[in-house]
Amino acid sequence: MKTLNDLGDVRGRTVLVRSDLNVPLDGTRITDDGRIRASAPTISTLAERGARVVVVAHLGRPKGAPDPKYTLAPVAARLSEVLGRPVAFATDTVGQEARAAVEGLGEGEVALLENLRFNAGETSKDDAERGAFADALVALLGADGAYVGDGFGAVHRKHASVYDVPQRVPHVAGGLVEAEVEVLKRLTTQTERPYVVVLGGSKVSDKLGVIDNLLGVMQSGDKLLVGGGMLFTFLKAQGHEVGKSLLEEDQLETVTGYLQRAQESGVELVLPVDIVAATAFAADADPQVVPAQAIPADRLGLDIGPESGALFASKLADARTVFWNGPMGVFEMEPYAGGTRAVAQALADATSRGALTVVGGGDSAAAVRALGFDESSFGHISTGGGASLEYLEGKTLPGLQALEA
Ligand SMILES: Nc1ncnc2c1ncn2[C@@H]1O[C@H](COP(=O)(O)OP(=O)(O)O)[C@@H](O)[C@H]1O
Ligand SMILES: O=C(OP(=O)(O)O)[C@H](O)COP(=O)(O)O
Repeated sequence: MKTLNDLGDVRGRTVLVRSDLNVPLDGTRITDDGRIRASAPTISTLAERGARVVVVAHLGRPKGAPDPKYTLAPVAARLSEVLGRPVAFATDTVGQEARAAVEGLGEGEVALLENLRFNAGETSKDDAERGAFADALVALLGADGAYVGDGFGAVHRKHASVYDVPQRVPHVAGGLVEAEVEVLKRLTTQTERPYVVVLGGSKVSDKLGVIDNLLGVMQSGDKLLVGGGMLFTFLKAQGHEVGKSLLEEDQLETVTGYLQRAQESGVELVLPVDIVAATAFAADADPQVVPAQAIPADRLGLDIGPESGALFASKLADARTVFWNGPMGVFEMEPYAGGTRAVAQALADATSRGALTVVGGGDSAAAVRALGFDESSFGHISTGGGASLEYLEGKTLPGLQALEA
């Protein structure tokens, strides 16, 4: 993979930087700016070298049309503070506003364009539709334009800005992608055992799919701890009542297969034994600890319980390599933060024993910081959850493939 220095002299050239600025928001307030801080060095380097820097990124999952809830405007303001230089914000992505913002850039100046996913072409499964949107992005750059792929958290997406644009212009990997890949390479090629993977979060359908391949690359004696939103599909597959918890009804058979495959391959698949269940998705909805096998029909599980936290910690006690993606519960609300805190503490303990620990994912990284853990408590905090997982699965990641070509 070529990197920033391979771009040569960028002074006066328009460089499109694909960053992952998908930060958690409370209304318009950014609750964790980790991805902005992680993206800043590449943008600064290019600006210092005199490039005209055009940053593109997504926020949330809007449906291919503008949605004020997902505007990148607050991100532009924070990016400017982090960079310590002005950031011109364009209120569209490839329209008149974007063209004007790019034309207005002098050497060493930075613009951020509006959310890529306000355009249906960005995420389209149709090659031609995605290609047309990629062409529109490339048209912003002029003849000597270049592309820097630095949005590690999105490299697993076959999206126009990730996969199609680099096929059309000179392209290199940014410093963040370079650094992330280096750590994950170490995790996969020099895996000291015991090796434990902890999965949680809310992107349940994405992550259930991951388990399939993960079981293929994990070895006998490795452990897979399952918390977060996906655990209920496992409990249900085992025949337990899960009340109103998150459930992928159509994945029950698949998950039954995972349980069986884990058993056959000797990978220990560990599920929670107790759950913090509430009457509604709210902090004050009477949270109670209930057995994992008996979640009341009128309640939903919002965290793993204290016994499960201790169980997971015990499974991590002798780990030499740990990868964790996805909070154990709805950590944003204190009554449901205990499971995530317990796992974070177990990883921190493993780090101090000399294990290689990696936390991946926008929300997982935000969670450990929100719960007061120092970044040095972990070997590496990755900006990508799904991206890291797919890398660990041994999959070809479209965004890396395009950068390597
Ligand atoms: N039991 C649960 N029910 C609903 N949401 C959950 C549950 N457990 C965790 N979550 C939510 O998962 C979200 C993070 O999931 P995800 O985006 O998959 O993680 P990451 O960004 O680290 O990859 C958090 O906002 C958290 O509130
Ligand atoms: O937040 C992200 O991924 P993650 O939650 O797996 O870390 C990335 O920005 C990708 O977003 P997406 O999962 O909506 O494509």
